[in-house]
Amino acid sequence: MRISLGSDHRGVHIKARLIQSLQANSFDVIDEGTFDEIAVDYPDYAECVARRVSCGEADRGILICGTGIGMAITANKFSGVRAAPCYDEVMVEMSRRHNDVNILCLPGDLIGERSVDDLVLRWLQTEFDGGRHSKRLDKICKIETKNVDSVGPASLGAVKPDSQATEDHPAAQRTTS
Ligand SMILES: O=C(CO)[C@H](O)[C@H](O)[C@H](O)COP(=O)(O)O
Repeated sequence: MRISLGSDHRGVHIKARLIQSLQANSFDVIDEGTFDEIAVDYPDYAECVARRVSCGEADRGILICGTGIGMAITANKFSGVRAAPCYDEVMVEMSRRHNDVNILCLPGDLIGERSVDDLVLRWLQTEFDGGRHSKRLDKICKIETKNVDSVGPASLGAVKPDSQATEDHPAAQRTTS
């Protein structure tokens, strides 16, 4: 698996450590920078990583800044990218199982260097559940396509719930009137 990594100045040490750990686990790694503690702008690095994932040059991306938020906002501008800030085991696992997140955004200011290796390995090793979640990701894709050329009224996105209770999701009981 090929992984593109980027960080701003707040994530540079965690990135360096993570790259070593990923290489030790035989992952193919692309380091997009930054490479020192001189202050930079996170969108520049989010763009590099998101482009790689969006065009298929990398299978996954990892972005690290202070909170992970700015990286996720930027990366999600790119087609096919599903980026999310995650800071613990549950977030990391669910981001894969339910959302098929392909760019993990880590908060360098909030997590210790040691736990990062475990979080990332867990994220890389957790599969997407598929099933009912695939339909939801398809809806995200449609929104992405619909929004390319149009900024329109809210009615464009009017909610038309179509899910019914199924074996796949028995809890989703809906009554239609
Ligand atoms: O997520 C971020 C932006 O949403 C990050 O936390 C950045 O690392 C942070 O904004 C950088 O701030 P700085 O004061 O320039 O170091």
